[in-house]
Amino acid sequence: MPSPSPAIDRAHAVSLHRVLREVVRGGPLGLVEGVGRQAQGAVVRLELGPFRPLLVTHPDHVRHVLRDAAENYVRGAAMWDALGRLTGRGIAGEGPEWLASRDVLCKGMSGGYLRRTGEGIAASVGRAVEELAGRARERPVDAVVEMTRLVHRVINPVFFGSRIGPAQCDRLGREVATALGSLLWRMAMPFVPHRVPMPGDRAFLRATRTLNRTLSPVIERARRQGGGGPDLMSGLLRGRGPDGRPLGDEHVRQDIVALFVAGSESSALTLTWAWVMLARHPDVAARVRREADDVLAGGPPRPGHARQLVFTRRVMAEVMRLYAMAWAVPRVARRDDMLGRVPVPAGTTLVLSPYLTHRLPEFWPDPLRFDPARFEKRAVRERHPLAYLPFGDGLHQCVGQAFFLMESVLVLATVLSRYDVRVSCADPRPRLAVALPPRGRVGLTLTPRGQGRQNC
Ligand code: HEM
Repeated sequence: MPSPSPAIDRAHAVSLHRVLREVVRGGPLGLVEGVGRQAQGAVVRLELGPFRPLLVTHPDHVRHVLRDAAENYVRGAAMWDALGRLTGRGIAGEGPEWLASRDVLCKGMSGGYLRRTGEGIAASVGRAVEELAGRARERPVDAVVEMTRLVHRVINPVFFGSRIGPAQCDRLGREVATALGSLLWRMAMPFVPHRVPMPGDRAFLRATRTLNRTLSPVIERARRQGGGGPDLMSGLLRGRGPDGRPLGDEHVRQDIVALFVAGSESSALTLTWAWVMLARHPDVAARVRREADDVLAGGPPRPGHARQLVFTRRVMAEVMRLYAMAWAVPRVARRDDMLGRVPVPAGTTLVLSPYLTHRLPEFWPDPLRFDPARFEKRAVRERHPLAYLPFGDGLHQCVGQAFFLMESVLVLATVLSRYDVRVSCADPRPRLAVALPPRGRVGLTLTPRGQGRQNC
């Protein structure tokens, strides 16, 4: 492994005073961006009272944490502890229980699976786009709401084998979002014991109760019916735990919730940002549309199209560079270690930030410029492999990556091949939450080609 350059070989400390000043000035995202800009890849120690996490952004350090010494850096940081109350200790955890889930889900989302079920996924995209167009024709609809609905239509057969209806899937998504949102305080103040009440606790309990009440009968029914089928719930019902026995209903339920947490909001928000970016770069949008016309040739989306939509894939890659939804990926060090020459004592929380890594000028010249050419083959080959990690890397790398890429390029191509799209955006900056939603409402209007006023 090449050793990190000397400039990043020492830790910068950021005081609580500065943290508060930057939050007041630019909000939480302003703080993250300001700290990242100043550190330029060096490790940063955030002095947050009793909590002193290290912010890790340089690709060499990222490689050390996620690949070379991955067994030393585990989930268990505050965010995971809080999240664990919602998503359990299966796929969102560590150790043998995690591995049992990961085996099932990796098989369930493998290239082979996508080839076998691709026709169904592409058909879901086609139907979801028509449903969207029906609603977005007369007046602008809220892009985040509509992209969430669209994502639910596509994941429902993949997660549940359509055992639940579209409305129920939307309801589940809403409850997951409520539960997740109400954990924010606990995530931000990990040192507060669970017995001390905090804002969000009640909403969290209500949402998890509803989730359990909705999912449990679906799982029980699926188990009684034999759990056949290529969907992820069936896969989990066929899965075996570390003791060789079938995964229990609670494990399956929490994994399904974890899939929603991991795959729903991130996908919907990334698609929303794609529309914002296309509207701001009409030349790029025109090229995506030309490619869609060539590849889809006026017909419905097919799974093979995803591979042929080469430029559209680059556009999505660039959207995910600038808007890396997993903006913070925390880990805890099990044993003492070194990051370059920075000591990492056992028990230290490390926060990796794909959002900041993707903005380091050393690897991304003029980092704020939107430029899909950054993902041409040669540019990718010449770049540090860990300079780009929207889906993480190493043992916990996203299992839904190939699925999302297929889904998202088919969505862009299907919409642009059929409709003129108009995007309005009150405030196009992201806001720091569990993911990165837009601050202002993003409006979306779709009219059949040639009949509307488009800006992408
Ligand atoms: C834009 C879309 C997505 C983004 C940006 C994203 C990002 C990520 C990242 C960064 C991780 C690594 C977390 C870590 O290292 O701790 C991850 C893990 C995961 N993702 Fe995704 N993801 C996306 C979509 C999806 C979808 C659609 C699914 C499901 C079909 C999914 C399922 C998962 C699962 C189950 C894990 C945990 C893997 C493990 O711990 O072994 N993701 N994702």
